[in-house]
Amino acid sequence: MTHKIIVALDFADAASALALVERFDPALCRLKVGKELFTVAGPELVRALVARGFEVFLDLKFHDIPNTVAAACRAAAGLGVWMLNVHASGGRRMMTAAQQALVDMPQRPLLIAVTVLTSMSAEDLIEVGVSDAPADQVLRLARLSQACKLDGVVCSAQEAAMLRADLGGDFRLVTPGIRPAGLDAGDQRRVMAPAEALRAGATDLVIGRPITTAADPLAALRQIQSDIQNT
Ligand SMILES: O=C(O)c1cc(=O)[nH]c(=O)n1[C@@H]1O[C@H](COP(=O)(O)O)[C@@H](O)[C@H]1O
Repeated sequence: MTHKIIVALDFADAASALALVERFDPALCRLKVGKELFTVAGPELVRALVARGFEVFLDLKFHDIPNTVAAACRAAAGLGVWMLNVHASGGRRMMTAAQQALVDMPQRPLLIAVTVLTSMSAEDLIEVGVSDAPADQVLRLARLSQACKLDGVVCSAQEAAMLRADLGGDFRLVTPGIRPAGLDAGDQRRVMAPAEALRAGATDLVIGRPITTAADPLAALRQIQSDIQNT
């Protein structure tokens, strides 16, 4: 079965995002709208993508006091998105408030929590006061997210096998920082190749620049999917 990659639409305006989406099919991939595109194009674009039949991951990484995050999650769910996220470092009360805000919704989106950003290295963590290794901090925050009844976490694929073993089978492991062999990691620090990430236990791959900046984004998406199937 073709793996439905989540394509990160990190574009500066709606027109550029839609020009790419025109060529994609909801049967082929899911779409992620993040901070840049949402800031410029807002809920209208999200609704337009949902109306075209795409499952949309609204990646706004909410991180605020529990009441504010709960209300933001309800607002996001009202757009008809498939999945949304918060920062696990917002803590137990914040994540529980978010989960509770969504629990009774008729078409409840999946709620996941970002553990440690894939752009962060051990050195970056030390600078913000976390002396544990990235994997240990990811495990701590993933356990807390599961205890708060979230559907899964965002982590790097480098932590996927550890989390799968610790947290069991039906917890979603959403992994950005995916780089096909030979491609530039850019600002990412904890990276892995697509097929390897799925073998390690990732359930969803988030891929941006390797697809969106390719000369032919659809061909790049199909190539990654065929590499996954043939590896
Ligand atoms: O929550 C995310 O999606 C996310 C979490 C994380 O830890 N790292 C991370 O890269 N992301 C997002 O995943 C996408 C990765 O894009 P590329 O590095 O271009 O493949 C970007 O849109 C990031 O905002």
